[in-house]
Amino acid sequence: MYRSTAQPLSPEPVIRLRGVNKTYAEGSARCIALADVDLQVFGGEFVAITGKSGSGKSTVLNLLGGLDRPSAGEVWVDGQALQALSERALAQWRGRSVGIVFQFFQLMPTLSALENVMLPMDLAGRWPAKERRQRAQALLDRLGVLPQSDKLPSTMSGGQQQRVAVARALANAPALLLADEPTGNLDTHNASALLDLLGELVAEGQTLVMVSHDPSVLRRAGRTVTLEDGRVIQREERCHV
Ligand SMILES: Nc1ncnc2c1ncn2[C@@H]1O[C@H](COP(=O)(O)OP(=O)(O)OP(=O)(O)O)[C@@H](O)[C@H]1O
Repeated sequence: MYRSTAQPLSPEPVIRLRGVNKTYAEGSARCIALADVDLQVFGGEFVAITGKSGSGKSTVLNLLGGLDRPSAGEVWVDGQALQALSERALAQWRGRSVGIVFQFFQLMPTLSALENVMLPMDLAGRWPAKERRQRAQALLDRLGVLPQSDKLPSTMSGGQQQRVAVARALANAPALLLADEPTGNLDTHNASALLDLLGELVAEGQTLVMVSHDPSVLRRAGRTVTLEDGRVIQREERCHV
C-alpha cells in the first residue's frame, strides 16, 4: 500500500516566498501579476490559494512549481532557492521535488494509466525499472484506480483520470504537491472523493498547495490565502476544534 513518505509538520518551511514580484510585458505596458508577495508554508500543511480571476493564483503556483521565475524576490521550496538554478537544473529539480495536478488532468493520451504514472520516475531515473512499476501500481491502488492500469486516458471517466493524475504527481515522492483547480472539471461526487483522498495524504504529512474558488475546497484547507490584484489581502487560519 502506498503511503506518503513526506515528513509531518516541521519547523523549517517547505515554501518561502519573500518579496516576490512578477511582471509581464505587454507591448510598452507592464502587467503586474504579483506584487511583493510573502508566504510561508510548513511541512504537512494544506493551504488553499483563492481570489478572483486574474488575481495571480496560477502565477503563484507556477513559481512554486518552477514552471516560471519571479521578476524579483526569492522563491525557496524544500530548502532550494529556485532563482539560483539554471533552466536545466530547474527542470531536474521540478521532476523530483514537486508534483502538479491540473484542472484538465493533462495525462499523456497515448500512454496507459500505469505508463503515465511510471513516466516521471522513468524521466528522473529514480528506482530500478521493476520498482518503478511496483510503485506505480501501489499508487494507482491507493488512488482507487488499479483496475484502470492498462486503459488509455480517453477511455476513463474524468474522476478516474484525475485520480491517475494525482498518482502521477506523487510518483517521485515530491516534497510539495500542487493542484490548480483539481476539482474544477469533476462532478460533486468525484470532487468530494478526490478531496477525501488528498486530505488523507495531507494527514500522512504531504504538503499541499491548491488553487481553488470552490467553497468545499476552501472549507477543507487548513489555511486560506486570498489574493487580489497580485497582493495577499487575507490569510485565514482555520480553527480546528
Ligand atoms: N504569460 C502572460 N503574459 C501576460 N500576462 C499574463 C501572463 N500570465 C498571466 N498574466 C496576467 O497576470 C495576471 C495574473 O494571472 P493569473 O493567471 O495568475 O491569475 P489567476 O488568479 O490564476 O486567474 P484565473 O482564476 O482566471 O485562472 C492577470 O492579469 C493575467 O492577465
